[in-house]
Amino acid sequence: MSLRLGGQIVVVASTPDVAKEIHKTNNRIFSGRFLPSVYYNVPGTMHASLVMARECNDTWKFLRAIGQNCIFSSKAIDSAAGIRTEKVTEMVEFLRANKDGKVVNIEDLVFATFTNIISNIMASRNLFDDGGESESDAKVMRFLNEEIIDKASTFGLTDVFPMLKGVDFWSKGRAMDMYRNIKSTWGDIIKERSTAKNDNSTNDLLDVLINGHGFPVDHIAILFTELLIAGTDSTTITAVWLMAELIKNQEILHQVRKEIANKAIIEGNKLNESLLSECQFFHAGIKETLRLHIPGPFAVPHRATETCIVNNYTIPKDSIVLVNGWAIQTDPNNWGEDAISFKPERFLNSIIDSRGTCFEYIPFSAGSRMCPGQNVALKGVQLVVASLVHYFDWSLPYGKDPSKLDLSDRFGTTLKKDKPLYLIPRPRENYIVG
Ligand code: HEM
Repeated sequence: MSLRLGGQIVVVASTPDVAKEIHKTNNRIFSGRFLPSVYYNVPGTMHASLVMARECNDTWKFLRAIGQNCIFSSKAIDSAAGIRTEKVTEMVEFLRANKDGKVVNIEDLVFATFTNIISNIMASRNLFDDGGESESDAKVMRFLNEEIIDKASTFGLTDVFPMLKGVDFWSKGRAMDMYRNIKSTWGDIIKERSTAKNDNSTNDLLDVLINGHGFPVDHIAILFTELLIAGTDSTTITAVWLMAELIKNQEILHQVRKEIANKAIIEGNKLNESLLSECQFFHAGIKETLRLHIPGPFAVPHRATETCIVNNYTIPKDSIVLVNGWAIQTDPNNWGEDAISFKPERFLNSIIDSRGTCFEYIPFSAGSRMCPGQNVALKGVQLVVASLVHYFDWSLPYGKDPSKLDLSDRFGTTLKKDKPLYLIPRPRENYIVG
């Protein structure tokens, strides 16, 4: 399907075959990124953007390589095990100390946890201290993330009518607002580290950027903002959907708990992250969540860097190219008549995975711009949700029947649960934390 918005052509691919043409056969051509005019106008994006890099040029390669070393590689993921365990233990302790029998907004809770995991990996700092409850932190940060995602994905007038570029004060104004917000989140943290003596070096990503490569403050702030949003938004959405599906489907929840108790619990009733990899049914549940509730229904918009013919259809240079992962992953032609049911068992003994070669299942996309944070995300979601279901029983407010939980979604740049997931925890008596 294609449509024209003013002077801009938008092409949408909605089948696995066309997704393969875009992400594999013509990967190089379609590996450009479409940059809305607002984001383009934020100072520094040309030098420090990874997620929004306009093409796979040397800067993009360099930033992906640094990310690979410090965050995405198996080695980096293993060395961050201590951070994940510490932050998830803090989350569990926060719930036990403050929330027994009280209503919890699951999105705020898991967002604060994922944010602290990523901010510690990047800069050895917590951004939140209270389960994401206070006005001054999680909600503000969440709002900031949403504002940036919204601004960076909204079409401005000059995106549709490029000839208006010279008089586009609207995009420039919004870009400067975004720039101020980005700097207010990261500026002080980066400056504090830049002026600190080298002898208490922490060897995190911030150190590598400052001491290893002499990155300026503005560029680090942009890169950190992109990584923080990429690393927290989709993981939060996935953990919320998984919790919602488990609460609604109590039999599946029971099976997941049993598997975790049998395979991943060590002395003192402690959950062991590395043993969680043996919980195949639980993993199938995460995969099924990413299928049915793909966090980025159209991924992040791509751009044709040259004119290209796909399936006898000419896609002109600079067209926006969207792959509709949501349509592909819920199409009965690809997934059978029960495509819109939550059935983790469909992934048991299945060879379908999200490594970018099975084009009917692309939650992390495919090709050169495929998500490099897939394993970081899976480790995080698995530990956070396993801890929530292992250490606590959960009920709905006002004694509502879990099977009646409303799972409507809100379709946009991301695919979120329409209504917040409010749940009440009770510590499980047989599973006292450490
Ligand atoms: C469930 C969680 C996640 C999902 C579903 C997800 C999905 C995606 C998708 C669909 C893209 C766009 C790919 C494309 O343009 O074709 C992407 C890009 C990206 N993601 Fe993720 N992601 C997740 C978690 C993470 C995490 C935890 C990190 C980092 C810690 C991360 C870092 C990135 C980066 C840096 C990019 C940009 C890659 C580039 O443009 O070269 N993501 N992700």
